[in-house]
Amino acid sequence: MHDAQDTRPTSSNPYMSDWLSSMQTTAHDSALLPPHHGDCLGCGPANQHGHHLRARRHGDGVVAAHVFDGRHVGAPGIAHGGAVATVLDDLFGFALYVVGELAVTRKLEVEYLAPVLLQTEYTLHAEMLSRNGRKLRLRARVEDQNGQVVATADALFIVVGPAHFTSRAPVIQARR
Ligand SMILES: CCCCC/C=C\C/C=C\C/C=C\C/C=C\CCCC(=O)SCCNC(=O)CCNC(=O)[C@H](O)C(C)(C)COP(=O)(O)OP(=O)(O)OC[C@H]1O[C@@H](n2cnc3c(N)ncnc32)[C@H](O)[C@@H]1OP(=O)(O)O
Repeated sequence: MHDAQDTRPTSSNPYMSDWLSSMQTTAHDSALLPPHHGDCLGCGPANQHGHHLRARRHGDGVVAAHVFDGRHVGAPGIAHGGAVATVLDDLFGFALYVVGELAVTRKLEVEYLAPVLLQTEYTLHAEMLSRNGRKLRLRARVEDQNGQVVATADALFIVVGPAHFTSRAPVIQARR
């Protein structure tokens, strides 16, 4: 049974309250969207091992400028594919601010078209393609400075209710 209709209060989880209130802001195109929370691997400013992704709303989607560094190395000089997937998954998390739904990744497919180089700025875009009930189809791309697409991602996100997160809150707090 899913929890998409669960409307129980979320005050027990401070991350949840922040996230939901952020969703209700009507951010204009140039405004930075807030991180999912401080420790988020993709975007949390307090996570020393994280990617510190910063994204903005862009039309019906989101855009980010991103540089992978030595912490994310796979083959020498090239970002690890898992690191690229992490950033793309998190970018989809930012796109949810625009979509206006709580949802989680059910399926993530990444196509690596060309090496993603370290210490090189890329532009990342993501948007929702379609919605069918709780199923959200999203697409993202990574472009180099010449506009060449070096990676794409297609994802299926499933809309969930707040309980999906509140029921795991002790796990989040226990490791802090
Ligand atoms: C992302 C926003 C988070 C906001 C959180 C707010 C506060 C919390 C604080 C911080 C959060 C921090 C960071 C998160 C931010 C961004 C990170 C990026 C996103 C992630 O990193 S997120 C983590 C990884 N993620 C998971 O941890 C999910 C694990 N998973 C599950 O928890 C369940 O799996 C669930 C709930 C997803 C679904 O479970 P379920 O039981 O409710 O639903 P079910 O299985 O029935 O599928 C429903 C419909 O999808 C169809 N369907 C399924 N698979 C399909 C396929 N492959 N192809 C085509 N259709 C498919 C079915 O056929 C059915 O279709 P239909 O409705 O038509 O019957």
